[in-house]
Amino acid sequence: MEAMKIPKLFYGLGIFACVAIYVVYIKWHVDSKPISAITEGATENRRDELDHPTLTTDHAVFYGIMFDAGSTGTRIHIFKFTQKSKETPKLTHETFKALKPGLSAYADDVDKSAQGIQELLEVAKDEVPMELWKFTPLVLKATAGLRLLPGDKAQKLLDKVKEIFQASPFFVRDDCVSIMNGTDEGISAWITINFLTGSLNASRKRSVGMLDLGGGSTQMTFLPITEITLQTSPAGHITSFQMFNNTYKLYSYSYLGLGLMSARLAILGGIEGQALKEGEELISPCLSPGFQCEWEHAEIVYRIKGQKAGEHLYESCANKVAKLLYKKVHKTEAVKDLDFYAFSYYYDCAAEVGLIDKGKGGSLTVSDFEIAAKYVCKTMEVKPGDNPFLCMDLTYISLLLQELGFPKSQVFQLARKIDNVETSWALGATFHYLDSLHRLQY
Ligand SMILES: O=c1[nH]cnc2c1ncn2[C@@H]1O[C@H](COP(=O)(O)OP(=O)(O)O)[C@@H](O)[C@H]1O
Ligand SMILES: [Ca+2]
Repeated sequence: MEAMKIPKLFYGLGIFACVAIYVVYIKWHVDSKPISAITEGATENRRDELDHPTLTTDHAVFYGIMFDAGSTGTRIHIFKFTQKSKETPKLTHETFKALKPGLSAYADDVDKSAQGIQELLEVAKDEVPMELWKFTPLVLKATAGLRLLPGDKAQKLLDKVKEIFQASPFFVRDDCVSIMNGTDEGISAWITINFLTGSLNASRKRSVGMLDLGGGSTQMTFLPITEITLQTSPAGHITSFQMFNNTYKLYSYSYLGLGLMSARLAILGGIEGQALKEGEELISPCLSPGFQCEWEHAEIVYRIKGQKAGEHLYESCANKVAKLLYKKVHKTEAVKDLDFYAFSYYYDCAAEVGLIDKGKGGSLTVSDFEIAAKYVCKTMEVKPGDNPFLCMDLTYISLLLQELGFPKSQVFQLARKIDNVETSWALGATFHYLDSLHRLQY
């Protein structure tokens, strides 16, 4: 019996080894081959369209590179996808790197912006296999920082980036560098979040809404459940678009100037792009009484100061913020029936006061923001603390959410990443771009 067992074991191991080698061989072959099939005939990378995937094997592997030129920083997202014929693509990996400050900080010295862009491009070269460089679309989309700049200054920055992109080994089209409009920014982030939560492909799973609070602008996007919302929303708030063979009618709106940093300036009484006169200072009811410092925003340094002690900080700050928001935001009750994901500064502020875990995120209500605002403002009546803006920021967030139509009991999910992928508009915008290149077959 014993003598029989050993050869059997060897025989078994032999078969196992053969199967394993075969599987590895097939996987390597399938992973590496389709992209050449996709781009068969596409020997020139300065074309307007990449060819349709003519898949000869099981699935394709391809990459997309998206630069997010935000108002406070520039970030690169390198996405790796696999796609089976006639199926929606699968995201298998994301590489992310962020640099500060944002592109708009180089408005008066455009050449200086090149270094950061080059540095991020190096990350893409490390990440994307060399043989795929010329088939990998490279795109930069700018948001509020560039929207708020005078047109000619913004254009010079975009031209510089385009020059760098065109000299790179990646696939670039004429539209590779642009300022994205706010509605598309919201829609792209909505696509990202619904793709990552699995509700884009599963028609039975309810979609989730999206809230993004950037430095210069803020977006809210959701799929209305009732026709009434579609009919009663103001012009420009409903946009129809196609993705993965479905048509969606989304409520999406971006408020330029209501991002957290722009809102700070407005609450302080300053004007975007305008420096203070000699000896002038901005006095705010949202700062600790008697506190003063210098604050830099969009390349301008402001002298800022708290009011004299006396009034309750939260009440006087909330009054000021309410005045700023008055009639600026469209309130819609439809939001209360949906689950919402919030990110960017919503996340950072909640994490800073310990409402959520800094690394893992979590959930909270509008009330949680309000209670935190009241508590922080109270402590700041006595001393400014580490972050002199915390009372202002939390009060602003709590009132902004209520102005948008959220009841105090509304629960939000706060996530920086889902399945290791950044919650940002970048993934959705990459899908959209690949779609426009006819790269996605489903
Ligand atoms: O991809 C990302 N991952 C993590 N945080 C991000 C990402 N994109 C933006 N943020 C966050 O967004 C906030 C700044 O917004 P941003 O600079 O994009 O302004 P904007 O959207 O108004 O142009 C910061 O809290 C920053 O950490
Ligand atoms: Ca942003």
